[in-house]
Amino acid sequence: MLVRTVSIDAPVRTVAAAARHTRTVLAGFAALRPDPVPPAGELLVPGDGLVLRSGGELEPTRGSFVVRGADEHGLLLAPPGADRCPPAEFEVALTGGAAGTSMTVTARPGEGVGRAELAAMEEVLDGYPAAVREITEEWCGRPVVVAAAIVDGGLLLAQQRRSPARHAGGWELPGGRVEAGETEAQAMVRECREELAVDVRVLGGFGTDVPVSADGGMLLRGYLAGLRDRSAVPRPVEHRAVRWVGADRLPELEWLATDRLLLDSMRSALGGAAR
Ligand SMILES: Nc1nc2c([nH]c(=O)n2[C@H]2C[C@H](O)[C@@H](COP(=O)(O)OP(=O)(O)OP(=O)(O)O)O2)c(=O)[nH]1
Repeated sequence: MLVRTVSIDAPVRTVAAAARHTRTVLAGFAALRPDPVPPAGELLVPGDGLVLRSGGELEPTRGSFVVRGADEHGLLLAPPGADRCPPAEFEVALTGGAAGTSMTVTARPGEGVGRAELAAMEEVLDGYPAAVREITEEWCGRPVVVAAAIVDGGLLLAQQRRSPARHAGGWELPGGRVEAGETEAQAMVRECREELAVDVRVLGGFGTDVPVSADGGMLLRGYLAGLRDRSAVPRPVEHRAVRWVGADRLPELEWLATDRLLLDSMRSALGGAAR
C-alpha cells in the first residue's frame, strides 16, 4: 500500500472539487496514461469509468476503474465489480480543519503488480496532489455563488430559470452571488427570501464546490437548508417555476450543467445512496 498525505491551504469543499476535476486526474495520473470512458464531464461523478495503463507500449497493463465516490469526503477509484486485481485501488480522503485541508492519497496495488507499475503509482502519488494544489490555488480567489439544497419531508426544492436566455428553462438550486460584507450563510438567507419569499435555516455543507465558467469564473458552493416555517409555501418570485422533487425524479429535470454534477449529493441529502 502506498500512502501520501499533503496539506492544502484551502477549504475542504474546494479541494474536493479539484480532486474530482477531470483536468487534475488527467495530469495527476499521467504516469498511468488515464483515459476516461466515456469521456467525462468537467468533474468526475460516481459511475464514470477510467482506464489506466502502465508498462511499455508493447506490453501495456490495462486496468478499468469506476468512480465509486466523488464528494466532499474525497474520491474513490476501484475496479468494477468484485475484481480487485490488477492493478490498484486509489482512494483520496479529505479532512477539513482550521488550517486548511489534509489530503491523504492511498494506492492499493492489486495482485501481481510489477515494479514498473509500482513506480508509476509512486509518480501518481507525487503528481496528483500537485495537480490538486495547482487547480485549488487557481480557484481560491473566485467569487462564490451560494446554492441552497432545501430539503423537507424527503423532497428537494428545485427552481426553473426564466433568464438569461442561455439558462432559461434550466433547473437549479435557489441562490446567487455573495455580496460584499456578507457571509455565505447570510447570502443564502437573502437569496431565498428574494427568490422564494421564504426564510431558510442553514443546516450544513452540501457537496463539493463546482466551478462555473460564466462571468470570468465563479465557484458554486452548496449548503443544506431547511424552511424555518415548514408550513410556508415557496413561490417563484423571479423564476418560472419551483418544484419539490423526490430522489427518484431528480435525474428527470433539465438541470443546469453545473447542478447535474451535484445530483449524487442531492440524492444523499434526501437520504439516498451515498458511498
Ligand atoms: N443561483 C444559482 N446559480 C447557479 C446555479 N448553477 C449555476 O451554474 N449557477 C450559475 C448561474 C449564474 O451564472 C451564476 C450566478 O447565479 P445567479 O444569477 O443566481 O446570481 P445572482 O442572483 O447573484 O445574479 P444577478 O442577481 O446578478 O443576476 O451561477 C444554481 O444552482 N443556483
